[in-house]
Amino acid sequence: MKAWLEISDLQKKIDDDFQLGPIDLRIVPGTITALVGNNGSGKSTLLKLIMNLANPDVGNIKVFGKFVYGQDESWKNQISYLPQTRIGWDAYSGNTLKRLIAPIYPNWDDALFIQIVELFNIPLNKPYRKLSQGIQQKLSLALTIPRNTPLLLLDEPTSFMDMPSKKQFVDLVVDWMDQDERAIIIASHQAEDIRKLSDYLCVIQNGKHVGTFEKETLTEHYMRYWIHGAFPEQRIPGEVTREKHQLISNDPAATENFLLKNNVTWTDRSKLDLEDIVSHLLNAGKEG
Ligand SMILES: Nc1ncnc2c1ncn2[C@@H]1O[C@H](COP(=O)(O)OP(=O)(O)OP(=O)(O)O)[C@@H](O)[C@H]1O
Repeated sequence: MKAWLEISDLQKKIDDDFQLGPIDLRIVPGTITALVGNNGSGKSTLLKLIMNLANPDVGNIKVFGKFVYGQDESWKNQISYLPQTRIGWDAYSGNTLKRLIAPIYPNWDDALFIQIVELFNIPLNKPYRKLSQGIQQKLSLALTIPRNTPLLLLDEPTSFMDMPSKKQFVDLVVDWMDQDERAIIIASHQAEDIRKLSDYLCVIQNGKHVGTFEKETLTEHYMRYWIHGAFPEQRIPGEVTREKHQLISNDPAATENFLLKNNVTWTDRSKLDLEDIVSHLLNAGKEG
């Protein structure tokens, strides 16, 4: 399938102590990709590079077939970006911001804007700076999602929201994805966003791209075993970690085959939560 966004060999050094990439990533229609990583791993930097708000040292980014740093900036009509902080919005009310933003986007959906405002009970007459951080995020979403661009980049959109609002956000995004051919990249630390929304996880550890994984494949492949008796001394195929009587494997078929051959039994086994899987991937990224 043709990719809407193609990132190849992307690298960016910041100061002397941070190196992002190399990153290769393809975003195809109909998918949600979660950028997952530790604080300072480079998720926001990657989104800024896609938006041509920072320059890479090496590598290429193409949005709808166009290099983002080229003369032709028409790709910007096809992509909406919700940054972590809004610069220049402080003095303006939601009403004013909407009047400024809506005309720029030919597919602006005013009914959706009103729906989000009512859903989150957002006051539209107060200056942005006077809103709480959670309400600022809600207004920012209300001014971003209705742009109805095919590609949507969200940088930590719900970090300050209360629990019920986070759930409403998930439903909102699911509905929005259902309505047309669209794709989202979302940088998030929220387990719920990642578990419920993502099709793919692009995992970054301190700037290093650990890998991009299909969520379903990850949840199918990680298994925890409670081993009966002693562990064999050698590494078990698929072994990720071992601790007391627990073994975590990312290749259950190979693990079970080995255990059976070596007369090692297990009393129980269970799939891992996505949060635990991400922790293991990030730990592996640290060591690798
Ligand atoms: N404006 C800036 N000036 C200098 N260094 C920066 C700037 N923005 C980011 N960095 C550095 O770039 C690296 C990656 O930061 P980035 O904000 O992309 O990480 P992140 O994964 O989005 O983090 P978080 O999860 O905490 O939001 C960090 O080492 C950070 O210190």
